[in-house]
Parts: sequence; structure tokens; C-alpha cells
Amino acid sequence: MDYVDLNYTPSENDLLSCIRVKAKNLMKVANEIAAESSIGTWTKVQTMKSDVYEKLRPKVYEIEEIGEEGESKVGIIKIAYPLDAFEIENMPGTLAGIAGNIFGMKIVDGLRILDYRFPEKFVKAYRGPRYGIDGIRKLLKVEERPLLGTIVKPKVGLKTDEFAEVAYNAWIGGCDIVKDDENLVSQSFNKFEDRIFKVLELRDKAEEETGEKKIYMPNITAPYREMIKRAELAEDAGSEYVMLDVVVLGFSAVQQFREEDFKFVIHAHRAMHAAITRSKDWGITMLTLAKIYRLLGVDQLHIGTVVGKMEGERAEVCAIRDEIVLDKVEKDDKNKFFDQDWFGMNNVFPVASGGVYPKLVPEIIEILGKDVIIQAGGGIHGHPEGTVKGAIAMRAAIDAVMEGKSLEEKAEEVKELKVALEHWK
Ligand SMILES: O=C(O)[C@H](O)COP(=O)(O)O
Ligand SMILES: [Mg+2]
Repeated sequence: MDYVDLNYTPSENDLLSCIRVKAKNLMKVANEIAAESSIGTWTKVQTMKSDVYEKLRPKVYEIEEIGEEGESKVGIIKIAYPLDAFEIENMPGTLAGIAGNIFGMKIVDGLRILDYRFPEKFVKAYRGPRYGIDGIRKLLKVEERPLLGTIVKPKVGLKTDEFAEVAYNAWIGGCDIVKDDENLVSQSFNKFEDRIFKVLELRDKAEEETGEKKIYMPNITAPYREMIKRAELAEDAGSEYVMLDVVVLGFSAVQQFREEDFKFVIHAHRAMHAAITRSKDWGITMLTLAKIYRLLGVDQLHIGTVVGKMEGERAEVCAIRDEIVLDKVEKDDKNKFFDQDWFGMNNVFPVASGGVYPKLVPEIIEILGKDVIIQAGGGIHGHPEGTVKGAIAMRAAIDAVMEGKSLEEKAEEVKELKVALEHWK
């Protein structure tokens, strides 16, 4: 077993990978995963030099059998990769190794990357978020309470003027943020170049009327060059934010976008992540993706709601929250398999979105804390009395928690909340 060394103690400088694997023989599969994800292949090659092997070979330093399924064993394996094996500032290139061919190997009956530990040199090769939670709170002038956002609904279909009016209504009702949905781009009835100017015009009006800072997050997801054109339009129109669908755009586009000269706060929507993260047998955990997106430099990331419409259990969602918010993260061996030091890198504002409505607000804040952006689409525009009142109700639900009141108490003061609580029981 050329790549298994159970006596090896990982160094501070190694990149560590923790993988749940299913296979007939755990030792053999661990060896092959380590080889295929780095310098090896299915057979010994004459072209391998001993110094290359010594310098660049990863070491499987832990193999723990945790169960059996049919004829397969299930295990957790840990691999330490020397950094010299990578071009560390190249995220797609790095992932092509450590999360590449290994998923397709016939020998594996299941393979799920649970976590990576990125060493200091690797972390410092990335920009990380430009603003982080503090920067965003400063921009919005909201010190303590959770931020409130909405997604204009229907997801796609409103004409530009109708869309802008819904955005305006949400702002004057009390939303801090209005965003495009993940699949709204530049459809014929709502072209990006029209929408960005119209919506920001109404944002200014809403700011004047409410005296609050208001944010629009335009979705610029598109093939890269087109995306840059849309970012330039957003800049010209006076937007502080853009939204990227980070999974479908790919790691290269996200990394490159952060390295452009723009000063945007980057909101990351994770549409399609579940194709990678949801199976317990295959793929890459959301925790691992979230760490990668922190390195790549998004400022806000959807992490789940626990209580809303998207899957994601409490412990897992809280682990993701810790990983993107804290500077020093401790492992728990259930969701976070490694300690992670972020070496002062800015943090990411967690976003709870998907199936949220006023009644769920206290629970979301209890689970995730106050540093959270709570977004509701249906839970605002589905209010029986419309968007303005839907936004008033959601904002009142947040205020209730901040004032230490129950929703029912608050509903006696804010009738829009009462209507919402009766509508969504
Ligand atoms: O992009 C999102 O997060 C969703 O559009 C949320 O919409 P919902 O609040 O209606 O579920
Ligand atoms: Mg959506």
C-alpha cells in the first residue's frame, strides 16, 4: 500500500481531506483514492521518480470502519496532501485532484467528501470576502438585528415595471434587501439592462421615503463575459451588490469575479448544490462547499433554514454557519471533521432562505442567531393583503424577537402580522 501510512502525523502545512467511503476493502480503496487524487494511477509507471514520490505523495493516515452495507464496508478515511502537489491559488485545479476522478472509480460503492482542512499558506492564497458581516452591517447601518430580504415572486414572469414596483413595495414595507430569484436573468420581458436602472431608481425613492438603507441584489449569472457586462451595468446604475449563482457558474468564474476590480458585495445563491451535497453516499458536503466559497470570496451565502422548505438538519446547518462566521473553528467529528483556522479572513453573512414566513422567524433566530439574513419570497408576496403588508409582517416578526416579545403579543400591535399568523398556521 504505497499511499497508506497509518503512523503518519499530518503536518500543519498539509491539506487534509476527510472522506466517507463505501467499498469491499477499505484499505485498498483508501490507497487508490489517495493515488488517483494526486500523483498515481491504476498501475506502477516507469516514469515515476523516487524523489517525486517522496515529495508529493499523499498519505492516508486514518481509516476507521463505521459499518457495513450489503457486501461493502463503510469507513471514514483521512488523507494528508503535501501542498507542493498543488498550484495552491488555483481552486478548480486543486479540486480536479482532491475531488476529481475519484468519484468515478469502479472500486468505490460510495464516496462523499465530508471536509477539508486548508492550511495557512492555502488560506492566504485566496482573497476571501471583501466585506464580511461587519462590512455589510456598516453599509446597511443595521447593527444588531437580522437583516430582512425578499425574493421577488413570481420567480420569473413579471415585466420590468411590475417587477420594480414589487421591489419598491417590499422596501417600503420594511425589507432591507430585495433580490432577483436564481433563475431570473435577462428574459425578453424583463431585460437586465432595463431592470437594473428601473429597480435602483425605485430603491432611491424607497430610501428617501423610509430613511433606511435599501439594497437590490441583481442576479448577474451568465456566461462570464456577459456577466462582466452586467456587473458593469450594475456599477453604472449604482448597485452596491450583485448576486451570483455560484454552483452553476463554477469555481473558476466565482474565483475570477472576486479578483476583478469591482467593489460589490457578493451574494451567493447555491442553486444546484443539492445535486452535489444531498446524497449521504456520494458527493461533497455543503460544509465543504461553504468553506470553498469563503475562500473564493463571497460575502453572503445561502446555508439553509432548518425549518423552511429545503432539506438540511439543524446540526449540519449550524456547522456551516460556524464555518463561515468564525475565525477559529473547532471540529465536532459529526459535521466538522477538522479544526479550521481562517487566519483573519473576513467572514460570510449566513442567509436563511427557502419556505420562510413570519411564524418561523423566532425559531430561525434561535437556531442561527442574529447574524443572519432572513429571506422570504412566498412568505411576503403570499400575504393575503399583498407585498407591502407581507413585508410589514415579516419585519414585525423580527422586531418581536429583538424586543423579547412573542409573535402573538406583537400581532396585537401590528395587524399585518396577525393576518400572516392566521394565514400560515
Ligand atoms: O431563492 C430563494 O431563496 C427562494 O426563492 C426563496 O423563495 P421562498 O421564500 O418563496 O421559498
Ligand atoms: Mg429562489
